[in-house]
Amino acid sequence: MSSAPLQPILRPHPPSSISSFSSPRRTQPSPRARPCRLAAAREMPWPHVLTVAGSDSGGGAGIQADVKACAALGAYCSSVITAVTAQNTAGVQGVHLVPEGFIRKQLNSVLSDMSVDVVKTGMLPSVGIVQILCESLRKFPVKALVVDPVMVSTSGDSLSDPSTLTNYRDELFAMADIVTPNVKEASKLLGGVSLHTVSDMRDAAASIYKFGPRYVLVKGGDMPDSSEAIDVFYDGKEFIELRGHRIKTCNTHGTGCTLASSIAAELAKGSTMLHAVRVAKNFVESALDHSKDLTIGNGPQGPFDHLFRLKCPPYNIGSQQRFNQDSLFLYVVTDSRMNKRWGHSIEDAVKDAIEGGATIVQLREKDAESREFLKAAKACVEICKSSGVPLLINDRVDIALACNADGVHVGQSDISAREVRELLGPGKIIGVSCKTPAQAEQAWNDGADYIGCGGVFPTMTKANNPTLGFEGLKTVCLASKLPVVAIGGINTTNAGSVMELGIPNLKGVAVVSALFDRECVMTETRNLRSILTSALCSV
Ligand SMILES: Nc1ncnc2c1ncn2[C@@H]1O[C@H](COP(=O)(O)OP(=O)(O)OP(=O)(O)O)[C@@H](O)[C@H]1O
Ligand SMILES: Cc1ncc(CO)c(N)n1
Ligand SMILES: [Mg+2]
Repeated sequence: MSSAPLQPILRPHPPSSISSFSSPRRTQPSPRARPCRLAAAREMPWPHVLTVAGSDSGGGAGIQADVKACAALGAYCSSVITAVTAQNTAGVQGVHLVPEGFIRKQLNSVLSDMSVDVVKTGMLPSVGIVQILCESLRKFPVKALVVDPVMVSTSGDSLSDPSTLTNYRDELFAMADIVTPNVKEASKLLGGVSLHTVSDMRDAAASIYKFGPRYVLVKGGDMPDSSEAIDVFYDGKEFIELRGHRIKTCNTHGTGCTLASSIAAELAKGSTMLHAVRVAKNFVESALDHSKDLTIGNGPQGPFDHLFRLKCPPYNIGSQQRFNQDSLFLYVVTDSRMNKRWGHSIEDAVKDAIEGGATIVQLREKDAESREFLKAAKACVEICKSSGVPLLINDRVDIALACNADGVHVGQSDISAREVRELLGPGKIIGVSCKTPAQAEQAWNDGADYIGCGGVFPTMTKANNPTLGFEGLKTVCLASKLPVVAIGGINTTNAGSVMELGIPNLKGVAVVSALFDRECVMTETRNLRSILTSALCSV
């Protein structure tokens, strides 16, 4: 092992909304500067979470859950292991603490070398470990600290010494950006008060807030049976009840660890706290729903599939990342008639649109022969893959499967999103055109990833398409649990006004003729992209 002196590092952070909750003491640049062979490459803002937690031999909770959750949400995850548990779906059979000196060593190894954005804590089983962590955080400040005060496993086994309670409250909570107790942990932290209702959860959140964290999330996964899983978020002023579907499943082992590390991953990517919590909760809900019928182990509480991979048919493996809503920002839809009019091939049109800044491409070829369409689709898959831009196919699930596209977009008269999901598997992107709140609800229930809503303005591209206007768009967005892309008559003169509506789940605009019924697709796309970016900045 090398014993070279540790070099200090100075790391510029990417601009991010995270500063809205970071404290001055943690935003101070750490007094580190490092020599680096690949300085330019290392400046890339890879989101990085360090988890300080225990290992779960069953693989469902602890460090293992944290690493999988971060991987699923697109953050790098390093790990400092505080304890090794012998654990399975029946409970905890043993706990072996890692010596405190060695925990200090692990913390030093990671924090002195790597650019960690967010530290997430799980099992901190002794007073000494809490103190060592606090010392390390003072020495190596990070952008945010997420504390999941793990004390008891769902099986009822103790995962920390009761004497840590005071340290948690007095030392760690004061440094935390968010603490995420479940109801049992909240009760312990508050001297054993009983929590039975959402109103009790609010009171608990307010009391825990007084220990010093910037935000508190009291998790209601263990609350008595109801159709909803309700968590209470508190920022010191306002309580927000985060309500999700309660998934009927025994596979909930590790939900708490997953939620906290997902929050950490989103913060590392630059989210504000409330947004990070919402994304994390949605992620847990989808993963539980996807893993309802998984059987791993024989005990009462099983793990779930963070990466949505275990049930994938072979043709899906290795093909697709989970859907990133930001890709809806500039959604381009091809049209072969327009391409013909200007003498463009589909491939060239797609290439130019991507060059101009398109963030997702849909091939909508109404009159192409299937064989010709498949050939063009295969070429476009390669073009899109090399630029990291997802490629969707309109209507044609067969073409999407044959060319291994990233997904399919369907209309109200095409086969349903539920059937498309069955055919494509969980890893692909599915979009549905919706004009009403009821259609948006159906798309959500059918397992779609986003909806397209329009026509926002009158359009010649789609005959007999009723115009919804801004009011209709807002109504559908408000009702939709899915992200929305606006479509219909959108061009460089009106796209800004659509984004300036500032509707939170309206993620972008979809355009056809404004780009493809033009001589220079690249220039038009570039113009549109800069208009959208300015509009977004002005909201
Ligand atoms: N059956 C369920 N369906 C949907 N969401 C759930 C379900 N169970 C828990 N959740 C959600 O999972 C998140 C974690 O909460 P939970 O109360 O389960 O944490 P926890 O008890 O610390 O978990 P664990 O200790 O098992 O890791 C919360 O957002 C909660 O609402
Ligand atoms: C190691 C570990 N950390 C956290 C939890 C809580 O789910 C658990 N069961 N095991
Ligand atoms: Mg927990």
